[in-house]
Amino acid sequence: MSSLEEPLGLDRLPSLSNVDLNRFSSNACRPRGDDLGMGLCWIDGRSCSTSNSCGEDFEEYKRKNLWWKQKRDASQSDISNRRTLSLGRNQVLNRHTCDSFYLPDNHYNSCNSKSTRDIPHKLLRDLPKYVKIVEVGPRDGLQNEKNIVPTSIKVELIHKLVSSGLRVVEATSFVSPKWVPQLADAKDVMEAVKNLEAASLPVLTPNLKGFEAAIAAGAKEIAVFASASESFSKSNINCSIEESLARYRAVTHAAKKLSIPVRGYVSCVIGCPVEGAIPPSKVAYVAQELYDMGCFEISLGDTIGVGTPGTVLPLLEAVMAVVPVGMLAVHFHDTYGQSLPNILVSLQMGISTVDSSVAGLGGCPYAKGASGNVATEDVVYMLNGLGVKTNIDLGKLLLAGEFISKHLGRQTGSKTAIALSRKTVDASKI
Ligand SMILES: CC(C)(COP(=O)([O-])OP(=O)([O-])OC[C@H]1O[C@@H](n2cnc3c(N)ncnc32)[C@H](O)[C@@H]1OP(=O)([O-])[O-])[C@@H](O)C(=O)NCCC(=O)NCCSC(=O)C[C@@](C)(O)CC(=O)[O-]
Repeated sequence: MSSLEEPLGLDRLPSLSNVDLNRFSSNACRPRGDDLGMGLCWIDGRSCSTSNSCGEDFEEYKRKNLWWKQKRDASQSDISNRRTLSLGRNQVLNRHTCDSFYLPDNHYNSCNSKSTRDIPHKLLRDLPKYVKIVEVGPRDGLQNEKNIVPTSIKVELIHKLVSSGLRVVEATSFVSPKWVPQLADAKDVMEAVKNLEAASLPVLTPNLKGFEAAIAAGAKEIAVFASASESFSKSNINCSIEESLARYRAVTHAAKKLSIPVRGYVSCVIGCPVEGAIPPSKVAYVAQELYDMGCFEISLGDTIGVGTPGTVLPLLEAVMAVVPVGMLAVHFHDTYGQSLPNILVSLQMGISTVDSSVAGLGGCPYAKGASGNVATEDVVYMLNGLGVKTNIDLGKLLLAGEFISKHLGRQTGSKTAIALSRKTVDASKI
């Protein structure tokens, strides 16, 4: 059994006790000459303000989040404030999480727990009122499909997703067609959707060549994708982490000149198919580099879907120590069926942007065995149940999922879609 066939448990996490707070300075996890800074230190610990906990809808959310520069100063001082909080495995981790969830030893934390009557209140009180869903189906969902999906089907899928209310739909990638043949029609897809005003349609660009092609095709938002695993970086984009960051600095620099917002991905944030468990400090390092180069949002990708709430929690603590929580997104693949609990714990930590893929499509061509992203339908169903707004019409979303699943000739990967299609349960009565 490989190390990734069992969940990465708390016993394999770094101890949160006896944490040296001096290591929390912004340079604390900067690379050291001898190992690129990857692995010599753990960052455990602090969070910053949540931007999305006050009920704003997407427009308000966008206004507050997109032009990240304005937020940066305030967020930085919030980060600094939180540095002073004390930490320990059985202690409260920070103010935000203080009364929101159980700590690893299954005891209530001591902030304000009176009795078990308070549990739902405690667990759900700090959830954001609105969650932005970044639909990655047309890109992450389709990139791994062996049979080439016609451009017209991709375009229709994007239209259906946008008409369901999704305001961010990742449309395609401007990568080498030799590496990802499925997305060789990126230019044609963008030509066909570039006038869709209702949503942002970001595209992946691995280098300046991809960036220039994306802009020429009409892209108005892009994403760069680095990895926290050296091996995955090599197999995915054929360069080291540091080389990829240098490329992305060039891309973000060019994007800034054109006022093109850049999203940053970090892959393998929990585990890598080759290297096994990835320390949160490595992820925090790459996330901070992307943040420093100007990415407006950093999406943390559990590329092979091995995370559990037990590993997601320390990961978020580490990254939130260096990047404001309002600029973070989570991106879970559902290999072990852990995505929804992982998303829930992320929301409880203050995250309010979630990536997902309609019908649970997906998988990375360079991460064998990894299954698709969490299904957007399942995320929306859960968020509806929690009373968290998404402004997405679940019925229309289900139709989009049905459309692409029919085209691919396979059953949807969404449990919600399966349950509602069988009509065994009338969800509206729950
Ligand atoms: C990065 C490269 C291009 C390096 O690929 P390379 O082979 O090292 O590049 P190169 O610079 O040596 O060039 C080789 C050929 O590629 C061409 N080329 C070079 N760049 C481009 C470009 N942008 N678009 C089109 N063509 C390009 C270039 O022009 C040349 O063409 P040739 O002269 O041989 O005809 C390649 O490795 C690549 O395209 N990789 C992309 C792989 C990919 O898309 N993987 C899936 C992404 S999913 C992911 O990363 C995880 C994520 C984001 O979903 C989050 C998660 O799930 O965790």
